[in-house]
Amino acid sequence: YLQIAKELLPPAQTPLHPLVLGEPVSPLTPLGCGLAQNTSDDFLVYHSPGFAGGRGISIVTTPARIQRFAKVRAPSYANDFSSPPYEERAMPGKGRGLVATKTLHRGDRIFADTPILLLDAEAFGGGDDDDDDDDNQDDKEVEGVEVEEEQEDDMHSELAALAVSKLPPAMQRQFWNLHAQAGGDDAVMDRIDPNAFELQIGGDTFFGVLPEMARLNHDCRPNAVYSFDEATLTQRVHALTDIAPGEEISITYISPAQSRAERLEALRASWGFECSCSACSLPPELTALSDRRVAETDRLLERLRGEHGEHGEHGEDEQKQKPQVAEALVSLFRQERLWADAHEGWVLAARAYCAAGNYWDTLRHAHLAAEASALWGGAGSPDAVEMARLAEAPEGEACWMKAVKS
Ligand SMILES: C[S@@+](CC[C@H](N)C(=O)[O-])C[C@H]1O[C@@H](n2cnc3c(N)ncnc32)[C@H](O)[C@@H]1O
Repeated sequence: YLQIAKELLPPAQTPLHPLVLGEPVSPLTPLGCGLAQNTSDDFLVYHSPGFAGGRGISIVTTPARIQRFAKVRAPSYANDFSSPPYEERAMPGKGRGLVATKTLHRGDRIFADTPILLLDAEAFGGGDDDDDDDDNQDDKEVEGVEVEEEQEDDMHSELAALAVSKLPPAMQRQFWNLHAQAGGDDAVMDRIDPNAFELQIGGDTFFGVLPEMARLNHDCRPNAVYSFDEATLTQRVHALTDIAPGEEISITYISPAQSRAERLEALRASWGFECSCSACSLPPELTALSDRRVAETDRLLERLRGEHGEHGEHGEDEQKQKPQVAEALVSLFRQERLWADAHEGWVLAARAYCAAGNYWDTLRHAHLAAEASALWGGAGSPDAVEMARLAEAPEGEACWMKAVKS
């Protein structure tokens, strides 16, 4: 089934323009695609060596889904590595990592890059683990399904290998330099699995390889956060806290608002390492306090998110209490150094103060929420937009005095 086709477009792909390999392309040229590979299933490798000023990109997806990439343009500021504020170093116990070389302030942009590889999660998700362990399953049938799944995995891994081979040489070198998962027997997937970011594009999940930021190690209390802009295929990394020169820049690989045991288990299961970050290294009595605070943030979030809380389990004073509940939530996030999660605390606090008609507290929290939401989800995210508006003129918003009037 492996038969490399000529640089042809798949049928019914008229909005896309084939790119001739090696043709110089400006950063604003729409992404063109050449069909590199056909297989017995629906997944194809599309590649554009001229994408983003010659950085290139290979995408493994279906002919239907590739249509959404037809209008994608990488911004001209993307993939600028001319004066990075970090250097790569060996980090004891973690492989390589990135260390700040100058003071970074909260909000500073550290990366804005386009992926070099995008793999459709439908083919590479590894999901669909049918639970076949129960009663009298026909063993042969199960075996047959397993063999079929294995063959499919092999085929998809060959597609991934082909996608890599279609990248410009410099990007291929970056790919092969990535950290490889130990003990594997598939050189390509062993590099994709531990390094790919899960990205949402047009409502579907893709795994994206961004080799430069893939050097960022995990910390349960990270000092940087990433967000993906699907319109420009750009993933940005911003400082979440001030970062001193010499300090390692970190992101979180999991949802950090979990107990220590849950975090350790999630990291062990998916990345195979034992986290030794400051939060995971607390003595037991302080770990218990930290776990309790994290559990409390869950309870308070639930309480504050309730649309009709005034009739809920906390009685009719609920609306009046919301500002204090929100303040307690924000305080817990700060104490836990969960700066990315804190964005929702500030959003909920701003809304609660708005409903109570408290102008200055609305303003204070709306400003904090607008910035935090922009770092968390991008400046165009619904929370960031709502909070920027609220910070401008609280009295003009629908929430203003809502709790007082009702
Ligand atoms: C995306 S890579 C990060 C960069 C990697 N350290 C390298 O050398 O290229 C993910 C891998 O880095 C290692 N890693 C990341 N964070 C770590 C941590 N906090 N402790 C130990 N190992 C970590 C694990 O091997 C993990 O699978």
